[in-house]
Amino acid sequence: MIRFLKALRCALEGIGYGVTTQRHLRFHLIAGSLALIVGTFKGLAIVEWMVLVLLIAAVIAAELFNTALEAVVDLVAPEYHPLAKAAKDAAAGAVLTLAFAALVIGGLLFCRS
Ligand SMILES: Nc1ncnc2c1ncn2[C@@H]1O[C@H](COP(=O)(O)OP(=O)(O)OP(=O)(O)O)[C@@H](O)[C@H]1O
Repeated sequence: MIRFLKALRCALEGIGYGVTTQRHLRFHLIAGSLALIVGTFKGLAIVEWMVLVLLIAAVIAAELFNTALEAVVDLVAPEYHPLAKAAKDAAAGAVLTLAFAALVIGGLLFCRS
């Protein structure tokens, strides 16, 4: 139980680190919260709620992975390196891909008649 609580604390500290240092993560948190509020007023079905929550969690998790990768890259390659650029750009591209999919699916969920 103590081990679990320690692991939970570390995970929460990781989220806290992301929230305090990454403006993109804060943006996604605000956008996700707004989507939840709009979803409440739209009266989404259970499956639609599942899709929405999964999408929000996926985007936030991707942003946290991006944060982790940035930290590791900065640790091992504080100077300019083309591979450091490739790693960071690819991670940013992954977040962008997921965020774009979330935007499209969110739009479809909220704009349905
Ligand atoms: N060590 C490096 N070597 C080469 N290019 C780098 C390096 N560090 C950052 N870059 C380039 O600068 C871009 C921005 O990197 P940075 O670490 O500032 O992350 P970020 O995308 O600005 O994230 P955030 O603004 O959310 O902190 C990277 O996508 C990459 O193209």
